[in-house]
Amino acid sequence: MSAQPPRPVSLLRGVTLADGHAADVVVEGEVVTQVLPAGSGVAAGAGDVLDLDGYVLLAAPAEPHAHLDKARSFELAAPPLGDLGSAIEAWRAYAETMTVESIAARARAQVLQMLASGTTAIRSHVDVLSGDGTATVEQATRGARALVAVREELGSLVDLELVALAGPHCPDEHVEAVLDLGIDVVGGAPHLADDPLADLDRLLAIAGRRGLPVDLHTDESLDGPVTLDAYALAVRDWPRDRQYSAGHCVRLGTLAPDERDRVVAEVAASDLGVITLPITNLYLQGWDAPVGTPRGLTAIRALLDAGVRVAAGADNVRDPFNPVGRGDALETASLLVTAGHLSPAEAYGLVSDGARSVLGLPPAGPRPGARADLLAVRGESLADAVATASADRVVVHRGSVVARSTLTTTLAAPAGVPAPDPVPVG
Ligand SMILES: O=c1cc[nH]c(=O)[nH]1
Repeated sequence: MSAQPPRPVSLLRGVTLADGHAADVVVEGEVVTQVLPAGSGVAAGAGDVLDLDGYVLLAAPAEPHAHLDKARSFELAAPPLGDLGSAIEAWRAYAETMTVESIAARARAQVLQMLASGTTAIRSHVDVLSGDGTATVEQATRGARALVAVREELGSLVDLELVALAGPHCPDEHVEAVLDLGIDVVGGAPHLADDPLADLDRLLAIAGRRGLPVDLHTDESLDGPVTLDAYALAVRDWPRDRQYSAGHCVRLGTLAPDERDRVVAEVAASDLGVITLPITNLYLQGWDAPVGTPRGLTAIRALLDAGVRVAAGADNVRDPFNPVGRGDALETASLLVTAGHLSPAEAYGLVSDGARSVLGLPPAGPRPGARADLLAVRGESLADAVATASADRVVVHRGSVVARSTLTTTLAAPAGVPAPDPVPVG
């Protein structure tokens, strides 16, 4: 990462667009104003002109569901490999040892890695750290205080939105104390409660009182309760200037087609956004019978066919819930192609336009009138960028370059044979 301040850009020259055309893209302030045939663009302002021949220019990804308070804790927590229950147990034990500073340090490193890979907006859940319910308010708010500090520190580089993840054991007093810190969204995990519908009501009552958006971990199991339809019905008449979304929705992917379609229709009728999280749910679900078992993906195709707004995210990164991952949207997109049977363009749409829509962010990308949040990746086409995930990238946030990674490869060649051209390396 450069230590320089963000540099405004006025022209991105010679890029390949997602539709394959070569173009010059003119930026004025925070907005893309013109997309012209390559060679015809003229810089409109004093910002830098970037020559990006050999790069694909895309709408920058948005991460709709991170857990920055947990990121990079896998080796510290040393959890056993296992399912959601065992991850929660290992995380709870480790969480007791954390300080505000240690959480902020891991979160900051993770945000910067995600920004370097192209993600310019992140929604992160942050646990209300109530333990078994007996924690003090000081303990319960540690994660939130850490992420609020990181949001303040990095706010000029990346749009960071925070969700209070209130598990079933969190007393309302702790949830309210976390929200009082300036957390943006009410979250929770009703499917983990003894009475899921009562917990859903409780969380929605808090959001209703405070006039906040809602983003719930929803039905994160292969065989547990189905609450997605009740959630959709409950928010059907709620104000539309707030976003409501459901993450995971793994159970939906296991329902028989008639039942699945009934729930999907309820979701579509309420315009509830759905966030699929392939890397974590392919890890967390299916341990009982790993071969030929249903895996942890929601019913992505049925949701898209019904016109539901669907986003995809990287979720947990290197923590008890998922030991691996880079928080790179191209990694998520690639998994959606392999495990979700989407085309590379559809998959990239879920981590960019789809994610921005579910988060309620303005449209971005190389389109006149759109926010100049852009990701240039070395590659020949969108499909090439998703497949190779080259580390050679330029990231523009609100019209300024916020990260640039370059890659120099020296390839050996057999004696007497000309050296081959460098190949993109992810
Ligand atoms: O998948 C999950 C579920 C709960 N909490 C997490 O951090 N990840």
